[in-house]
Amino acid sequence: MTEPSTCAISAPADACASRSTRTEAELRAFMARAVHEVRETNPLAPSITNTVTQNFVANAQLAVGGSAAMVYLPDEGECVAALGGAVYINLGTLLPVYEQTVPATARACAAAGKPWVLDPVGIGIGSLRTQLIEAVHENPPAILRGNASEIIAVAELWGLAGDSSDDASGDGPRGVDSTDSVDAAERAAVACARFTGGAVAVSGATDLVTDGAQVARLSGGSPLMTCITGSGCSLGGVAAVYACVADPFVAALTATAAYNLAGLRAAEACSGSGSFQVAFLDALYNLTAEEVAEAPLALASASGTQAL
Ligand SMILES: Nc1ncnc2c1ncn2[C@@H]1O[C@H](COP(=O)(O)OP(=O)(O)OP(=O)(O)O)[C@@H](O)[C@H]1O
Ligand SMILES: Cc1ncsc1CCO
Ligand SMILES: [Mg+2]
Repeated sequence: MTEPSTCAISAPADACASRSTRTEAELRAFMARAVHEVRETNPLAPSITNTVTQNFVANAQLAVGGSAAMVYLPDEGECVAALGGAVYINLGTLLPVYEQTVPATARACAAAGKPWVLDPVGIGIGSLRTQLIEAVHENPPAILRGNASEIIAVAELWGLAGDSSDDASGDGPRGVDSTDSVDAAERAAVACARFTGGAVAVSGATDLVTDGAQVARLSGGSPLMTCITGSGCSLGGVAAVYACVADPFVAALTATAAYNLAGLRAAEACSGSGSFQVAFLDALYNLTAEEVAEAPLALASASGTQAL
């Protein structure tokens, strides 16, 4: 990674030392660096994503300085795994061809050493989503991003839940929405992160991001984010953009912090959910690296979290 020339906060030399525990100040410095580096290098983070929010995902990726390309077919997924810095896979609306596309793309990412981000939207609806999440167990995502019920359901499918499902409502997601609190998903999130070796981001009123060793809680955002579709989907796409330049934990933290700030600002500037969506893209576009690095974030050790 190149040192961003205009960054006021200096980051430690080894930006990829993701497994070691880092201080809050170090993580914040890496977050600032990620925001700068994306704006300077315009990295490509291609997506296989749902037809409901595809346009919003691409616009959010562009707003933070990334580049977008949406594909559907197996050989396209393999091709963009080689071309892009990271790939985003969102299971929101499936087509039969995804039975081949999703495992082929995850395999290609693993072979190329590229990170990929999974949003298991709508897990539990039909059988193909379940089949695909089980299939990618062998080439897992660097970042797993979803709402609380989706993360709990993935931990269960991957056989990682232990007694973590004791905290869950037991209802699973309601369509694409959560029926569980973010806190109820903490043990599932830590277990998934320890299994993947990457990061897990759980969204909600207060977000939780973990790499299995540390757990960060990030506040901000707005309830209006639940009144538009795709705030979660686009958060995954933006996490993939940051994963092009930063390790999974830093990338997930950066995207989550940016969303919380942009959500707060957009809520102040809008007159309802329609103008909120436009104001949100404006706010994402105008965020500075220093603002993202100073976003509300509380860091704790995951050692007390009995994940397995
Ligand atoms: N009550 C809330 N207050 C503030 N921010 C919120 C609230 N609920 C969600 N958010 C924010 O909205 C974004 C999306 O989170 P959410 O949990 O709604 O995702 P999701 O259910 O996957 O969304 P979707 O599937 O519709 O894209 C995150 O940035 C999160 O911080
Ligand atoms: C509403 C909806 N349905 C399938 S995907 C999606 C976008 C939000 O997850
Ligand atoms: Mg979602």
